[in-house]
Amino acid sequence: MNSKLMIKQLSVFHQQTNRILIDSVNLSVDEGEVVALVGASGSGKSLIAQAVLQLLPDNLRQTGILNYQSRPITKKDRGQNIVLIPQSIDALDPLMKVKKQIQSLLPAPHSEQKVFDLLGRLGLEEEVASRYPFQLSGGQARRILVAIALGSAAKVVIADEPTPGLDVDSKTDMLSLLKEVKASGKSILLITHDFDVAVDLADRIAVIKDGKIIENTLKENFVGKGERLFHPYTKALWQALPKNLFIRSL
Ligand SMILES: Nc1ncnc2c1ncn2[C@@H]1O[C@H](COP(=O)(O)OP(=O)(O)OP(=O)(O)O)[C@@H](O)[C@H]1O
Ligand code: NI
Repeated sequence: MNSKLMIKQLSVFHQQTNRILIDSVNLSVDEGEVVALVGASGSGKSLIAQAVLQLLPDNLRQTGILNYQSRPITKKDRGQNIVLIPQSIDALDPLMKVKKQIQSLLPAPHSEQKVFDLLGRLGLEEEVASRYPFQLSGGQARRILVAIALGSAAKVVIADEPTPGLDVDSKTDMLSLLKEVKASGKSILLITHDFDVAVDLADRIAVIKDGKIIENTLKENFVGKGERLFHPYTKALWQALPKNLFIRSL
C-alpha cells in the first residue's frame, strides 16, 4: 500500500499510574486521502496527533510503530513532512507578527508576495500580515494556521479540531479551505468531534471511543440507516445527523 502515514499498534500510557489512554490504535492515511478521526471529547484524538508528531508530554509514554512513507517518523519530520494544524490558536507565537510567523514556516524562498498570495487564497487582507496574533479574531487566527499548513512543503497535514465552535458560515469557509489543502495533493488526518464535518470532507472515517478505534470504514458505507456500519455508536452518530433525522422516523 501507498501509505503516507501509518500508525500501527499505538498505545499511550500514563507514566505514573500506567493508565492506558490510547489502546492499540491502527490507522493509515494513503496518498491524497482524507481520513477523519471522530470521537467525543477526551476520547484520545489529540493524543494520537501528539504521538505522531513526537510531541507527547513527559508524563506519557508511547509504544507502537509510527511510519512516514514506510520509515519511522522522527522529530525532523515535524513541519518538514508532517504539519500540524493545532487545536489551539495559542500555538501562534504571541510576540511575532503574522507575516514573520508564516515566513518562518514556509519552505524557502519565502518572499513577502508569497505570504500575501497565501493570505489572499484564505480570504484575508494583506494588512493582516502586519498584525500580532492578539489582534486577530479567532476565525482569522485559524485561517493563519491553515495558511501555514497550505504553504508548507509537508505532504501530510494533521488538522486537530479545525472547526470548534465556528458559526455555520465560518465552518463552511473552513471546510472549503481544507478542501483546498486536499486539492493541493496533501494527505490529511482530520481530527474532529463534528461528525458532519467528517462526512463532508473525508474519504474514510475512523471512530475512536475511550482510546480505541471502534470503526474504520469508507465514506461510501455511510448510507441509508447505517446498515453497512459496524458499531452501534457509529450508527447512532450517523442517524443523529440533521439530514438523517427523518430516516429514524421511517
Ligand atoms: N498529559 C496528560 N496527562 C494525563 N492525562 C492526559 C494528558 N493529556 C491528555 N490526557 C487524558 O487523555 C485523554 C484523551 O485526551 P485527548 O486530549 O487526546 O482527548 P481529545 O479526544 O482530543 O478531546 P477534545 O475533543 O476535548 O480535544 C483524556 O482523558 C485526557 O484527560
Ligand atoms: Ni483534542
